[in-house]
Amino acid sequence: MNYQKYRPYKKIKKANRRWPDNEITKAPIWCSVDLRDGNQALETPMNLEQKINFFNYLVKLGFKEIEVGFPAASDTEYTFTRTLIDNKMIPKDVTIQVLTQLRSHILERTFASLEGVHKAIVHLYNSVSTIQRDVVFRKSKEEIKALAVDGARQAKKLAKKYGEERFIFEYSPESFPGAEVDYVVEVCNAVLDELKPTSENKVIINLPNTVELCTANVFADLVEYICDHLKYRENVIVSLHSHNDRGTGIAASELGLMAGADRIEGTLFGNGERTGNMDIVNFALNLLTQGVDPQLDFSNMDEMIKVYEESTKMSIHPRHPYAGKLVFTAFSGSHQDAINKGMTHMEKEKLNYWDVPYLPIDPKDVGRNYDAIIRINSQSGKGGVSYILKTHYDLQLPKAMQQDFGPIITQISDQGNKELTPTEIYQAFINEYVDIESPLQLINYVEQVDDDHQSAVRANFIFEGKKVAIAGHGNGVIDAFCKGLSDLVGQKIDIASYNEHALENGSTSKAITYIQIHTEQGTYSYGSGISPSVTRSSLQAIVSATNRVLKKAVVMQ
Ligand SMILES: CC(=O)SCCNC(=O)CCNC(=O)[C@H](O)C(C)(C)COP(=O)(O)OP(=O)(O)OC[C@H]1O[C@@H](n2cnc3c(N)ncnc32)[C@H](O)[C@@H]1OP(=O)(O)O
Ligand SMILES: CC(C)C(=O)C(=O)O
Repeated sequence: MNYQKYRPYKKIKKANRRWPDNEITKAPIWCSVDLRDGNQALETPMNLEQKINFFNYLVKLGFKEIEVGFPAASDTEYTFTRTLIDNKMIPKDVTIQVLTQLRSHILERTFASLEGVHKAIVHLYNSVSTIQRDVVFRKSKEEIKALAVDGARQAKKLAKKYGEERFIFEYSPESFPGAEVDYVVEVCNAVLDELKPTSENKVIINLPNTVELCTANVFADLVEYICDHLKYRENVIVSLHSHNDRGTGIAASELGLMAGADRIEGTLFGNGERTGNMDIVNFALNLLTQGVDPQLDFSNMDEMIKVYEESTKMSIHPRHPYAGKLVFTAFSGSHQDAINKGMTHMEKEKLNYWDVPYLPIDPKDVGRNYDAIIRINSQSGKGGVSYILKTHYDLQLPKAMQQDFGPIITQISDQGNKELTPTEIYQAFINEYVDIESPLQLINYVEQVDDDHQSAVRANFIFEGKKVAIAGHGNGVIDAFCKGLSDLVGQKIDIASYNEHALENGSTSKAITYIQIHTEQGTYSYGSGISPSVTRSSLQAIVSATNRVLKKAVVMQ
């Protein structure tokens, strides 16, 4: 690849940077630019109805500042702004924002669109980057500064005409990382001199990372430097507007906030020009995971995705942070094992904080459930398989049996080259272990307890098509049954482990028993039985385990 074609970003020399030690302890002022920057990047911009629906939804999510469009761009944009104002659709605590170039006719049309608004942010911008100064505007540094100052002056004049108290100004030195940082400061300060911010009427200086040119730490250096050199700093709200060209838009905004910014512009799921704007959902949920109130309600992720997809005609990637349909799912064995143990630990210890391996956030906090946390394919292990059996079917397999069953599932999935559903896993478990009736089928049994507390058991079977009976005597019903069975199959059968629990299934309660037998030939085998009677479930489990040994012996012959 022709890397010689590109030049490295020239970073500023900065001493004593403070931002690396700062922490984000509260949510910034958020501003959604979905209806402007997001909208201008769509193949088909939203129509009036879509914009109204999206606006109402942003209000519902808790946004207090919403850039609603570029009113001078088109009739739809102008009419939308007028519709919001004329129909009193803007809640008292919400401020709309509109973007405008610094050209007379565009400024005039922008203010006309805002007539009668109770409060609006008028967002002025012009590019200050060297390439745009030279190629797009063909103006010198002084001329570009004059363009910004003249535009601000005209905007101020128009604000007077439409009611000064109704307007807040925002100025963006667009593409500022592509300009000399001292020049950026110079232009911003000249605009501030013109707009004269006060404590009652602060001005927003928005620092747009219009195209990401550098790493997020270098961007943070720029933000800290500018914050340190802005005039009227106490009356200036420093805002960031990051794009995602290098894939680090969120990091740039986070570090920029640590470097002194107060406000963040972005869009839901990062829609916007090229690789998109900074994703506000992602940023806000990053805050949530640090115990910081994001001040936005993103608790219904699926509803948010629906509104987003309907409005933008785009879809959410399955791996999109916090939102994708696979982000809370583990297929791989060691992840499943850790999640399973973590979830059990949280429940058992009744922890009041979230601490589950591989899950930085509780899926329930964004309206998802635990159903898809663990999905099973050939990369999965016993932990995941037993999690599925436990959560979907209330089966609590003993550890050694999990070990026995895990490879069976891996083999089925691997051979079929597919994911297995909970039903398929359950069916595989039943087929492999539960109430196995071939070659031995238990018909019935009776138990008698002697005066010396010893049990005598008689049982009838069908074995290889014939009725057979057994009788055994021992220390309890299981011991007696095993003795009788040992005589029938011609080898000694002992119980190696025994587990049992109730199964709640609708109104009928049954017991499941998991038994591991040990034969005198050294074979270990698991079997299970399900029955309303605990004793019957145990005997069926022994028969199941024995049948598995007998079947394998037949196969091996
Ligand atoms: C980084 C961003 O996202 S900025 C926002 C971008 N969004 C949009 O552009 C969407 C809305 N825009 C539009 O609908 C149109 O561009 C309009 C209505 C604003 C202007 O349309 P037109 O005048 O027909 O065309 P166009 O945008 O190409 O105008 C470019 C001219 O404006 C100048 N210009 C560009 N930005 C600015 C600015 N912020 N302030 C003053 N002049 C500007 C250019 O230098 C160029 O001047 P020239 O004609 O002398 O060469
Ligand atoms: C107008 C500015 C804020 C912008 O959209 C950008 O620079 O990306």
